Amino acid sequence: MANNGNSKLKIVTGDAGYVLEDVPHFTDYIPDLHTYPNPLQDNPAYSVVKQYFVNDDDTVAQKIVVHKNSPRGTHFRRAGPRQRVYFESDEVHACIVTCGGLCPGINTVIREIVCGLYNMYGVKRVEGIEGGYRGFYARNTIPLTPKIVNDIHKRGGTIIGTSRGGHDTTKIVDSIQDRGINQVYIIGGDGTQKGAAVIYEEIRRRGLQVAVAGIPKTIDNDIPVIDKSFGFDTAVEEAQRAINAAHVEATSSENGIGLVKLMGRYSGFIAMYATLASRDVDCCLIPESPFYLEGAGGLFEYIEKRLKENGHMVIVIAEGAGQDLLSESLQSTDQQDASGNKLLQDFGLWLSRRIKDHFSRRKKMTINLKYIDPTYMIRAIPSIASDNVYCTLLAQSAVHGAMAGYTGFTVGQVNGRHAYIPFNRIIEIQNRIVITDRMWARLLSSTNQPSFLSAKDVIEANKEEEPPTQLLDDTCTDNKLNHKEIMC
Ligand SMILES: Nc1ncnc2c1ncn2[C@@H]1O[C@H](COP(=O)(O)OP(=O)(O)OP(=O)(O)O)[C@@H](O)[C@H]1O
Ligand SMILES: O=P(O)(O)OC[C@H]1O[C@](O)(CO)[C@@H](O)[C@@H]1O
Ligand SMILES: [Mg+2]
Repeated sequence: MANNGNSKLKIVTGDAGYVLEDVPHFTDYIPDLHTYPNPLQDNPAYSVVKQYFVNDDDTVAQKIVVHKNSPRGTHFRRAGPRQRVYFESDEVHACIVTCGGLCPGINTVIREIVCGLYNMYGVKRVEGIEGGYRGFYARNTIPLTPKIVNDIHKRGGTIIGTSRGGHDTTKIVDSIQDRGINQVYIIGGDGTQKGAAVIYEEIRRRGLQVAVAGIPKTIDNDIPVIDKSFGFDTAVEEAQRAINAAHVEATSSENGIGLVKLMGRYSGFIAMYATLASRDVDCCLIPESPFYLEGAGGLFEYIEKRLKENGHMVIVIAEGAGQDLLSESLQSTDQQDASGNKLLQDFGLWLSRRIKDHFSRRKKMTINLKYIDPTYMIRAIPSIASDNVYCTLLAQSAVHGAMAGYTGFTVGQVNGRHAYIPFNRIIEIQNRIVITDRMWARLLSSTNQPSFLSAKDVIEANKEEEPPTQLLDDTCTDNKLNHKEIMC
């Protein structure tokens, strides 16, 4: 096997087209480090079965649908406990920071990092950085113990606070160095993981034995490579309540239309899955699939048809849908949040007005439209049971990785197995729905909505897209498509 020696990309190649996109390790830049037996070897829960420890050569395949002659393809290092670790328990000083928007399950991840460090590795010094990245240099830290975090998984939000903006790499790494912190757990979305990547680079430049581990958090499910993000199932579940309400309202009045806006800035996964789960939805609009309102094959024509057939309809939109239509008719504001993310205009409100205007004023048709915007309600709640288990595994994987000397990685589930993924793979693109994937076809056939696109448009719309990760089980797109950088 050959290592390409690049400090940013650690690519190892093997037989039959095997590629390991590896993560950095302390030994890449610090010579002669001591190692210690993993304390789990003396832990009754782990010590009896040797296989609980991950073999150093274990890797996880990114692509599992293969043909007889397919190359073995890209792999990631398998997550889990190693026989030897690079820290003595009493010398570990860990910190946890949460950045970006809320997501169900953040508190569970915090809890399980703290409990994992204490219970599996005997680590006693864990601190929370208050209020996101800027907390490293502008706020006090919060001591975290198993007792303090015991019940936090039952609450939404993050007990240590979060924020956007305020990423000052030098100040953050100075603070890490000054406080003697040697394990940094960073929970956040694509922006946060970009921030984590530069923190890792600076730590490495200074030659510090400080592990930087990212835990991907994104309600929008817009992080690539991983199967899905924690909290996603919870959000989809909660979205059902809004869709149900919209359906009840719509069916209870003449030509009732229930319009529900769900989160999803650039990726419409929540809207798509909530629609598929509900079966009461007649139309789902997402940022990835362009549509138009007027004329043959447009949304208004479809609404009219549906109202004539059923007397009511439910429309679900992702917040990032239709922004092109909005900017054609409203002045573009170009406002950004503190992290530089474009602030979107309220397409739901705009569409409600346009539908009312079209049917009431122009078509002289009675309609009763109710606009439901449960935006923050789907992300400010505690995670459901399955997400809690997922959060636990992510947190424990991060702890095992840091203790084993890995750094500069994000943990994630890839095809059902937990893996360490290099930051560059996580931050280079956003995960988006590919409308040539069979899952979008399932949605179209479940709602019966028009695709709003010709076959040629579909090919155009997707020719630069990365196939979505395994949330969509059987992608039929070509894995060699170009990556597309989507700027926030
Ligand atoms: N390119 C970048 N380099 C360094 N730091 C960044 C970068 N992009 C974003 N950050 C920092 O990461 C933090 C979170 O970013 P952001 O607000 O975009 O949320 P996010 O992590 O993408 O989560 P969400 O899923 O809510 O969008 C902020 O403190 C921001 O300053
Ligand atoms: O209002 P905030 O907290 O900036 O968050 C809103 C954004 O956060 C997200 O939920 C991503 O975390 C987007 O879907 C949404 O646009
Ligand atoms: Mg983001």
